[in-house]
Amino acid sequence: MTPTPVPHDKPVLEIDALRKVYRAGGLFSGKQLAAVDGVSLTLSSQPQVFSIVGESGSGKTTLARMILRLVEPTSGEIRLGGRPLTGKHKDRIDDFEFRRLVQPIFQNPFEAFSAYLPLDSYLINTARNLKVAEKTTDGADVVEDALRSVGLSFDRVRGKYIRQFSGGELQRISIARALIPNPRLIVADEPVSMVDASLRMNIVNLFKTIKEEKGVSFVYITHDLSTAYYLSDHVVIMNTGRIVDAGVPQDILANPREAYTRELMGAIPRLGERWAEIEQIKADARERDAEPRRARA
Ligand SMILES: Nc1ncnc2c1ncn2[C@@H]1O[C@H](COP(=O)(O)OP(=O)(O)OP(=O)(O)O)[C@@H](O)[C@H]1O
Repeated sequence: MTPTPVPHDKPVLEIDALRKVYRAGGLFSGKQLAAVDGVSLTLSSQPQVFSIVGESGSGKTTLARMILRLVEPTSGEIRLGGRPLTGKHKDRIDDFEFRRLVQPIFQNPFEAFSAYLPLDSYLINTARNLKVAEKTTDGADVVEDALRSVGLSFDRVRGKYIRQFSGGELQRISIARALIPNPRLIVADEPVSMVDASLRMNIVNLFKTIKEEKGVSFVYITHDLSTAYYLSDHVVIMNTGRIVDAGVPQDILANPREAYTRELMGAIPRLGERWAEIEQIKADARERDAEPRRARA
């Protein structure tokens, strides 16, 4: 596969004074709303999970959509590996490069695929369109590798349509789709909020594994401070379009600067319940890993 054209010593993502202003109220109201209001942040070159946490309406999705180039910023800059994503700069990353470097995962996995195309064809088309298939193959090997990374086989998807999968399985397939170009960054907007509660931690754990094994960084957008706490290397808290708190999760929880963060932490007692669930999943995974070794011994 062609190496990604972004230098590995530069920050994966830099955002400077980013703003998005929408017209609020009716067509002639003249009122404006800053959905994102002067956000700056940096993801270093080190693979990491960077969470953006906030209540509904805090501006998380608008920020994610600007990173994904789905929404044009009103002002400010976004750079990927030191190169501009926005504006009219000469060295602006073009759309094709962008799709190889940055991949999205959305809330509703059923909207991520065509309902009329078997999933294997969809995934192979993705590999071909992104020109990541080796010259000698049709892309099936790249797709197989991506599916393996999320614990699925090619046979599981061959000839099947989205209606034949559960939401959790389909979300794993959309993670596999995102992995096809071997991206530097995945932007995941509320990726587990529509997934069955019992499967959420599996998906969250997948992000950790992918970060560690493939060196991919994640921007993880969520209203749920507890999964962000568990998963992240760095957390920012957003309120009314601004970053109001930032740091490593342990510091934010131990020493929240803002009353707003403390409010969000109201959800954290649930973390106590979740730890048992998280520990059980880890123990099950350890046991599964140990099985074949025992069998071989
Ligand atoms: N296209 C738009 N036109 C006008 N206002 C918008 C538009 N998109 C978002 N907004 C407003 O911008 C603010 C931030 O919305 P955004 O969806 O980014 O927040 P959020 O934190 O992701 O919330 P949610 O979790 O509910 O999606 C909200 O007040 C929203 O109503």
